[in-house]
Amino acid sequence: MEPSHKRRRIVQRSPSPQYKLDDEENVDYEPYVPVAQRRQEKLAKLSSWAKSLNKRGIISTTEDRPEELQDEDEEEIRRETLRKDRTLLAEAQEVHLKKAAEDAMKTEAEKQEEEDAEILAAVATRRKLASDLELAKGILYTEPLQTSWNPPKHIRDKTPEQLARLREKYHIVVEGEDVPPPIEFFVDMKIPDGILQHLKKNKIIKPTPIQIQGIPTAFSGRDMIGIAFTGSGKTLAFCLPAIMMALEEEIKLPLVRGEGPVGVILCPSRELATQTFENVKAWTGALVSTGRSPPLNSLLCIGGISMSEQSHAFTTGIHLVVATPGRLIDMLEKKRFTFDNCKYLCMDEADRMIDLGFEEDVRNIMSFFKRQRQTLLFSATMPRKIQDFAQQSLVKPVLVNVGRAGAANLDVLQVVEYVKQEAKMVYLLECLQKTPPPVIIFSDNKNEVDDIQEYLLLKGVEAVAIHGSKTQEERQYAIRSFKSGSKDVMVASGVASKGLDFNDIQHVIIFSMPKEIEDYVHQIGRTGRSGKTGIATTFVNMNTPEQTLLDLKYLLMEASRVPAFLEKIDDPRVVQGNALKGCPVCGGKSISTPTCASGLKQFCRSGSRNL
Ligand SMILES: Nc1ncnc2c1ncn2[C@@H]1O[C@H](COP(=O)(O)OP(=O)(O)OP(=O)(O)O)[C@@H](O)[C@H]1O
Repeated sequence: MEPSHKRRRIVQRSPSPQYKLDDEENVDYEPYVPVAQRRQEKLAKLSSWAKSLNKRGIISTTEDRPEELQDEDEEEIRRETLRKDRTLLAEAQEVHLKKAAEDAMKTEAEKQEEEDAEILAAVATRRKLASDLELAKGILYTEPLQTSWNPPKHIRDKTPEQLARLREKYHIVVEGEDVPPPIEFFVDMKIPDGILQHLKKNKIIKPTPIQIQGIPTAFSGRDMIGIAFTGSGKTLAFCLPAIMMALEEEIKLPLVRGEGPVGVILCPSRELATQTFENVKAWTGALVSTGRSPPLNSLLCIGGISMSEQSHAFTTGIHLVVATPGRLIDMLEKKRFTFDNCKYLCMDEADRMIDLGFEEDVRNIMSFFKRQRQTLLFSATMPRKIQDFAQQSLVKPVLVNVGRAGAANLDVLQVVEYVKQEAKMVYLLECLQKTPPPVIIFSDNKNEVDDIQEYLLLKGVEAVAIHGSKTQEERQYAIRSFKSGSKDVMVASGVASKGLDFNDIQHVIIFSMPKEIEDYVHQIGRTGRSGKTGIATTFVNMNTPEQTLLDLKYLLMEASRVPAFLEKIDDPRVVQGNALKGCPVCGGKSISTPTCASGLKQFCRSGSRNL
């Protein structure tokens, strides 16, 4: 019998335009940094610049601005021109300048209040995440996407009580209508043999909890929000369904040059996209190696690499694209490929993707879809406000939660130490002795990352560094040499290394505590992965904002290891009887019953949902 994938085409797909591979358009890209963060960095620069002008009594004009800021403005103008009117931008810049100067005069509390008010206003005015076409035409999908997958009979025959017991056994909490059953073994998930063998070779034998519930949910075509702690195998849970969908499409009707992709996986950084792409390549390769599956073609779509390097990917149809938002939008705008036949969209680290600043990019990407898609959002942390917003935008979504959203991985021993600013470097050397390599050191400040690397090199420690201002080659070299074990220490900024999966990291040192507790959870999550244990040492001192220390204290309480100096920090929001003052959503009840959905840290102890 003729293999099914060679069957002749009977249906026409709408063709994508011919791909252009001219190098002219393959400009180098700046690393993708979320809009919210760019805005914050810019405001910080503007504010210190405004302060210095104020001190010197100089009146601000655009020409006076530091070169660095002028460059940033040019970049911003370029981006904005693509989207909006120039005049609006000029006005916006004036407002930014004014706001920055005003901000410099405000107290922390005033700033926090304003930030929270902004969040509330933004949440209130949000539109659903849907393409403009869908919004304009009022298109509303009410039923999940249909797939041909269904669970084996012995799983379908399980009673609701049996399924509930299974979920309980693995600490899986689900929400949603007709939630597909959890499946305890890969073979029962009907995963093709080639992939099963490949997983086995890599010691992936039994699914993790997020895979037990997440894979059947995604295989069933359901929209999903998947929350599970760092290092718990989310990548397989969202790549496998994309591969299966692409395989199904290819078998039904082989893709030809100019067609595809069928599925897209969005990642917040180039490095994470590269890592996910490598996994996709390995799994699709394993599929083909059996000789029973057609080849599936995937494309990595990130800034910093020339598309001509991947010209081979354009010679046939493209089944899967793994991308960062900036480059993806660019490729779609240039019509290198289209989403005319795209049915699967997954966002890794989704909370960041649809965070306030990212929303516009995501909406922009959504607007390229021409048909109903299956949408999946995965992350280790998911503030409630983002969850609620995302849920509205999905079709009968299933929420799969393993452990509390935003909780730290308990396989990581968290140690928080008070280290004076000037003593940090010296203490770092001592701290490195705690475990054998490999070790990752985090700082969110690029200059500090460089300083730490320089210091360690001087002291004879084999260290590499990675942050957003390094070239793509430098970043790839750092990751390669650290992954291969030729370098012992990697000094990294949180943004550049989010979600990266390194082998057996023994120790994570957080040199400067990030402001957001979610970033802390992601950073310590580079160790203690796939069931192994690890240590995370965090330096704090009087420069660490009190709110951040409080968030840290509450997080450590879950792991029941709060150092004495953190115990002493009182929560100013707690008044008699464990109540919180003033939260507009929970009215202050969330300390004793941690269920506040506001996501407003000024009032409530965590922006994340507690289940
Ligand atoms: N079922 C499994 N059994 C054993 N190891 C697994 C299993 N699934 C995945 N792994 C391994 O666990 C490691 C972490 O997986 P992965 O990177 O997908 O975690 P993650 O949940 O995406 O983490 P993060 O939130 O930090 O991105 C990888 O090395 C992966 O190969």
